[in-house]
Amino acid sequence: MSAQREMKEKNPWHTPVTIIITVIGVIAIVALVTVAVVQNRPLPQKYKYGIVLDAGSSHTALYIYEWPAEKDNNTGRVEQKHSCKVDGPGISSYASAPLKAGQSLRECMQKAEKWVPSKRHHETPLYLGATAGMRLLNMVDSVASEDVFQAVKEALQKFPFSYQGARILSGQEEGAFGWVTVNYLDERLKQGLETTGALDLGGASTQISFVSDNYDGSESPNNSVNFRLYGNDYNLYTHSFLCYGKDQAHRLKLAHQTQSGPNAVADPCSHPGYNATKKYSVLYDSPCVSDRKPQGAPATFHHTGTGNLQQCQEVVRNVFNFTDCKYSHCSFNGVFQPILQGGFGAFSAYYFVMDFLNLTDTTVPLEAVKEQLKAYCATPWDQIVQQHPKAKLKYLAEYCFSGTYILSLLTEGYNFTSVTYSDIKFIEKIKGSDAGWTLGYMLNLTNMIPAEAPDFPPLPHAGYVSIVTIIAVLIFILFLFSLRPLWPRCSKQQQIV
Ligand SMILES: Nc1ccn([C@@H]2O[C@H](COP(=O)(O)OP(=O)(O)O)[C@@H](O)[C@H]2O)c(=O)n1
Ligand SMILES: [Ca+2]
Repeated sequence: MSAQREMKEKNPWHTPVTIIITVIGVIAIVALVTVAVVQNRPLPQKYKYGIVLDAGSSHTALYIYEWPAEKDNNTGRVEQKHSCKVDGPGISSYASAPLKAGQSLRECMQKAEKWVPSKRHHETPLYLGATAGMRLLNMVDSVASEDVFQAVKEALQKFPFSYQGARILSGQEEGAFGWVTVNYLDERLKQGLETTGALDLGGASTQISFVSDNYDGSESPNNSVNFRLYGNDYNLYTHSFLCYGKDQAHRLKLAHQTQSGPNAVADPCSHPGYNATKKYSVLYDSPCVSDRKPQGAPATFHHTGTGNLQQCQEVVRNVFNFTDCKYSHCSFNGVFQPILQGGFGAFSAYYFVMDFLNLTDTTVPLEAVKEQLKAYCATPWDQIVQQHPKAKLKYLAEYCFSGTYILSLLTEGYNFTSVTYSDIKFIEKIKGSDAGWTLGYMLNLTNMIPAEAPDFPPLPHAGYVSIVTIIAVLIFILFLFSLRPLWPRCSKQQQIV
């Protein structure tokens, strides 16, 4: 007992010096690890926002995007957080009452004020981009187009966001930014994967954009857009067909049909039993068709339906010109198009129409799709109205045409075949964000897609903290070893026991 007590008393680890050193060592390790953890802890998640208004020909929609505040330059994912559909028609429809164009945006803008946290308001960029509706208005009446923009600008500047301007996008921009959106959301750009083409069908124009290996941009430089994104170069083919959105294409078709007999149109693209009286002044009130108005046409014409897909396809074919092509390959109207390559995402009206018709599944053979559409077109109008009591008659009357037009545009216009038809996917959203040009437009204007691949931290946070801890413990053990001069006494005493 006494020997044990003596040993305990003489144990060098129990001397005040070693106890103090040990305590200091432990405190140092705790301090080191705490500093490492606190210094490198991810900040509480804060977000930044951006707002884009898509002023389309048929309507305006507002999109709010959100991304983590500390990562806006490279790794943070930008996502659509909210969207708001503006009531009423597109801003180009307010040519004779421009102030109403501004007023129409108010409701969605007030919602945006609530959705974006108020302390972020002043730094949230706000963009408005107008597409084919304003392109057409600008062509026929540039003063009216300016007045609409002035009214829209004044209305938007009343809100506390950072207003960045309202302008008409070129068709090239519209096509290219749609492609950026689709490939950004699919994370194909960041990972350097093969990209997906983008097919956008609007009311007044339609866009096709894709990367093709055998296209270097030299054959038709106007259709070429070059991007360097995340360290990869992309040579994108893009084309926008003005007047080939589904609403203007419908006018082109009707205008063509009224050429032969101006009093009545028996339309194979309308359902049997459909019957309406339409005004010539309304039909020809667009630069897409205004030069075709028949001389001495009456004020109105009777529009009736016969519901025959095959004849509808023939009428629809007439809106395309396949005769002149001065390039190696063309789509239609003498426009160059390289050979199709890869998958395609088809969005906006492509999706809305095909979804309504239950035809979004492209694994269904094209012939079967046509059979289904044939049956739909042949369905009597009163039955169609009965089956869709809530749908607007104006839209309901056009789905047979729209479906036929989409198939014709894809197969005869762009040269998709019954084999490559399944390369197309009809999509509305990707991971919760709408497919469309708005996200790509904002990513571009805020420089949110870097040209070079971002530098990632070599270790994730948890790995970093673990390594710091292990090294600290090792240093401490080494330190204890450095106190070895004290050890032999201890071991000798243990041997004595
Ligand atoms: N729920 C919806 C929304 C839009 N749409 C159609 O989708 C098209 C959208 O075109 P848009 O207003 O973006 O026109 P652009 O300026 O892009 O040519 C219009 O033809 C609308 O009628 C639809 O069919 N169903
Ligand atoms: Ca559009």
